[in-house]
Amino acid sequence: VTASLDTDPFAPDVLANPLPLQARLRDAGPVVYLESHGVHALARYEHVHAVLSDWQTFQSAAGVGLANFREEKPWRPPSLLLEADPPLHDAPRAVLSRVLGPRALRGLRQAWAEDARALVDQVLRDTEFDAVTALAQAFPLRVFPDAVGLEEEGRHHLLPYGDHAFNAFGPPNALVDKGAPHIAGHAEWVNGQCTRERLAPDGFGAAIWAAADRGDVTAEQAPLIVRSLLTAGVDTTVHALGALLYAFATHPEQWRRLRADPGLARVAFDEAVRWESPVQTFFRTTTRDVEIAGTTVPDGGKILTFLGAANRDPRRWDDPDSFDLTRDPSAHVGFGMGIHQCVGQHVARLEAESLLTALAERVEEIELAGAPRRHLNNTLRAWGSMPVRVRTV
Ligand code: HEM
Ligand SMILES: CC(C)Cc1ccc(C(=O)O)cc1
Repeated sequence: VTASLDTDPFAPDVLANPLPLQARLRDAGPVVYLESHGVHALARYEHVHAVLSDWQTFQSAAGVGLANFREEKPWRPPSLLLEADPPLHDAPRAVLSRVLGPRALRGLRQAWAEDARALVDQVLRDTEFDAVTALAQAFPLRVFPDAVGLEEEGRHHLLPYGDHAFNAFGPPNALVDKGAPHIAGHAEWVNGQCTRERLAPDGFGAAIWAAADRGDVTAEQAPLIVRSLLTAGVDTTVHALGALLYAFATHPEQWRRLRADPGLARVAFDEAVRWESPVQTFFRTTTRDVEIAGTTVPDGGKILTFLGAANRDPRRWDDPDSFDLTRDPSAHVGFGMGIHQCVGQHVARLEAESLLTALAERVEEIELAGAPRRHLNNTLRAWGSMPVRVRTV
């Protein structure tokens, strides 16, 4: 018999601290029926990994949120990557893999390192500041819109647009209601920025349009592929950087380790993504009646994968709740797994490495200077503010 729980994983108190529910889900069984939304939850690493690796049985084209696109209209035209299965998914994915790949980013490394140093020098004029606004938000918003080729005017639409998109993967609750009145204005700017004429000639956006000129994708697909960058590329890195700074502000011994070996910056980012999992959950939809570990999920059933729970599963990780730079976090599912695994992860890693290296050069110690405040979102684990105090060299 399948375990079941009546807890709503998208309730505010659970979003504020999901760890107890994650432990209950992992221990209740490999598959847990959630009565609150009529979906099946997977919280153990083994099964989350297996489901995300099997795109034929667990599809994305019916949406990766609670809404089932077979039954209801999406709030916006579906993504050609996130909400598409092969073969439709293949060409857009191949284009973004190249545009956002490690080779393409080599040209940005120097500029982002210098920009991170300039930001850190400016912020460190104070010994106390809000690490969320001054660093976690400020750095991505300084480098990413320029890398995409966006206009200066209107960039304030990016964070609220993404915040609503991530809320919209959850149930139609108060968080979705909060963003609904403003989303049309944000979407108008975002959609306008995806057209060829409003993109700078030398960014990720222009490279996507160049792929359309070559016939790798169609001209109709190009703006939607640019939209993917604007939806997925800002809030995720902002909150991942928030998680990284929170991890170090609460683990002074790990900060000392990083100072002693700045080469640990990249593994520190993946360990923070594992430990906090800025993207906590998303769904798949079954394409047939399928048995998972003894439970049969009917065709068209929604499967809720708990990435955050899988990334702290004691069946997979030693001492999972500890933030530890000596472990190898590379198998974490914080960027997903399989054919949809994050195509922007190299961009995210370069942003994190740039900022963290600049901080490690100048900050001797970092600690919380007051209680951090959570920013609640149906999908994202995020800090709204994080007062810190630093001692600099
Ligand atoms: C730390 C920051 C980030 C995290 C935690 C993150 C997380 C994820 C996850 C979990 C997925 C898989 C979704 C699924 O399987 O349904 C994904 C996919 C994706 N991400 Fe990221 N992401 C991050 C940064 C970025 C950035 C910076 C970009 C763009 C520059 C980006 C673009 C995308 C796109 C386009 C997809 C869809 C890929 C596909 O379906 O083939 N992400 N991301
Ligand atoms: C964790 C994922 C749900 C993040 C994400 C959001 C949106 C898109 C898109 O293609 O619009 C892609 C990836």
